[in-house]
Amino acid sequence: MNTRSEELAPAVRSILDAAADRPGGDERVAVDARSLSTAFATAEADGRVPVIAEVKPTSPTTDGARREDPVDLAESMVAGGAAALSVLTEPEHFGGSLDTLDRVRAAVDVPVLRKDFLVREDQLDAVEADLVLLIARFVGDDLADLVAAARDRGFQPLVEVHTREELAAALAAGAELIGVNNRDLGKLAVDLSTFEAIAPEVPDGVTLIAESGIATPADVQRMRDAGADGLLIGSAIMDAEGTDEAGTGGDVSANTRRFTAAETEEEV
Ligand SMILES: O=P(O)(O)OC[C@@H](O)[C@@H](O)c1c[nH]c2ccccc12
Repeated sequence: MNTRSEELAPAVRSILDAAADRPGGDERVAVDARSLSTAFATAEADGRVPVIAEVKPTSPTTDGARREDPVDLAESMVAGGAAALSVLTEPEHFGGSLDTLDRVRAAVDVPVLRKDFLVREDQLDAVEADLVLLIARFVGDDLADLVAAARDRGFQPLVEVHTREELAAALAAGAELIGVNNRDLGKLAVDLSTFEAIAPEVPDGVTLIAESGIATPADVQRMRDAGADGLLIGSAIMDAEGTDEAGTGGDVSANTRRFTAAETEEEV
């Protein structure tokens, strides 16, 4: 791996150490995946911005945690027009679980992305999902093998990049779905110009997703103008701000609608 510890925020180092130890599945999964590109096309046809809404109960950059049933949150996101969902399965730093992903996927009919820090092939077998995230920075030279291993099981691999070098590695690995993470996992700082700098290098034919730091409808417009086919939005939808002691926060359905309707309505 090309992850020297001094380059990473301590929270990320701790996430990676935990990820390396996490067991995989005993049996190889075979997934009948719901297509992300079909879901995006359906959203576009109905005038919705294609948004992957993320069920992220907490994170190293979030204050507090939402304690509602993630299935309720997921259903609210779909009601708010989300084309697809992302579900954190990382247990120690993001409040995720494999069981949550299973239950969410059973409750909705949109594609569901497994969001985790997978570093080995057997970890793909821990749970079924329509898409799996592979983070170029963390899998290094194993990227092409993991992309192939994910496809062999029926998953659509989404390869996350943050630099031009990682984009080149993703393309060399045959990635067809690429996410540009605006958050630098070294410093955990967000900068939307990351997507703008990398997007022009991405060939047509790749489905390109802007990830992280999208907080307003103007940010949606900015990422769409720069070439985003879809957007991955977590914190601004989960919005734990104002969350009470029971962990009940803002209206997730309305929060989602604010982004999916960003190109058709004035902000409310
Ligand atoms: O909450 P935000 O800023 O809208 O970001 C969502 C998503 O992009 C972010 O959670 C994320 C991007 N890549 C990741 C890898 C692992 C865990 C989480 C992530």
